[in-house]
Amino acid sequence: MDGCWLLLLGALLLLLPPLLLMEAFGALRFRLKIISYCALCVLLSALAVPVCLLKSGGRSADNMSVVRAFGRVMKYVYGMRFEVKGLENFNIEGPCVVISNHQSVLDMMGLFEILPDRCVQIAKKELLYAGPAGIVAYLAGVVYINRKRTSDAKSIMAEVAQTMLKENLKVWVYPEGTRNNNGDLLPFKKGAFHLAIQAQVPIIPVVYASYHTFYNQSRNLFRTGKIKVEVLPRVETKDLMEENASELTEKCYTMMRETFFQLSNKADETRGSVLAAQ
Ligand SMILES: CCCCC/C=C\C/C=C\CCCCCCCC(=O)SCCNC(=O)CCNC(=O)[C@H](O)C(C)(C)COP(=O)(O)OP(=O)(O)OC[C@H]1O[C@@H](n2cnc3c(N)ncnc32)[C@H](O)[C@@H]1OP(=O)(O)O
Ligand SMILES: CCCCCCCC/C=C\CCCCCCCC(=O)OC[C@@H](O)COP(=O)(O)O
Repeated sequence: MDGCWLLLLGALLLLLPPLLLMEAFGALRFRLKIISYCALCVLLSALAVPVCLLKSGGRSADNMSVVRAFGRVMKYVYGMRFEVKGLENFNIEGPCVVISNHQSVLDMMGLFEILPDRCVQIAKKELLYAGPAGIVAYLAGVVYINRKRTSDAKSIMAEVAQTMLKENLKVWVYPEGTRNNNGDLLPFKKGAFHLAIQAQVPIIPVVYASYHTFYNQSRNLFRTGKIKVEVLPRVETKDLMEENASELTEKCYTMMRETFFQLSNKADETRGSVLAAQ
């Protein structure tokens, strides 16, 4: 019997190094893929910078169509396919605030897949220093905010409310305020909703299904995959006032969260349901 245990222990000890190697290899492969993705973003940005400068001579929301064209290359390299519903909801005259969930750096592919014309994003100021990617985003009209200084962010957003009306812009905000790949939406920050109320423009919610079947940082998973996207009907803000911002935030959050669970084939866990089979 002792011999059997010794054999088993020996086998386990023999198996352990290859298993650890496979795990380490998986982590390494995942990291290399993310690094290559960021490097491709930087390379495409470097190529797009001179095109933007030739097109508009400087910073202009018209350059976003150049960034979108270059950015669409990425989905072919990483084998991402999109199934989009409700694209007609973008067909509105004049400015609006687009809000969407934010899962990872891969969102750039989903953004460029459906980005309407003259639509600029609100981004954290740190991205300005991401080399050519920061420069090209600046040239395309991306608005940088300091998330750590609420009062500065608020005054920049107030300026954006004026500019979007003057220059007929759509503004894309990630109301979760950070990347989140936990299979749910984070509570929404209120900036996007104040912005829409201040400018008295509609909100267009966009929901991307969970990436969990093909992308998961904690499992070192980054494969090809299909992403379901839904552009929801506009939410009007006409006649709403600053004191309605929380209510509006809640309304959009509930609507987007329900759509997120539907698109991801998941049940709402807060209602005590279980994950539906994929
Ligand atoms: C060529 C190939 C290219 C390849 C790729 C290369 C380049 C890419 C090029 C282009 C694409 C760029 C894409 C960039 C994506 C970037 C994604 C991000 O960076 S996400 C992170 C940054 N974005 C955000 O944070 C937006 C969401 N956050 C908010 O809206 C926040 O509200 C805030 C304005 C930042 C403030 O933050 P805070 O934590 O303080 O938020 P609260 O919501 O809790 O608000 C506190 C308090 O203030 C009131 N409030 C908020 N905003 C306003 C306002 N505008 N006016 C008045 N009052 C406001 C709010 O109501 C709260 O008060 P109360 O609790 O009393 O209600
Ligand atoms: C010449 C110097 C070159 C420096 C190169 C730096 C490396 C650049 C790395 C990546 C460039 C690609 C940037 C693509 C834009 C990604 C948008 C994004 O997903 O940002 C995350 C942000 O929303 C939220 O950040 P947090 O989740 O709060 O954290």
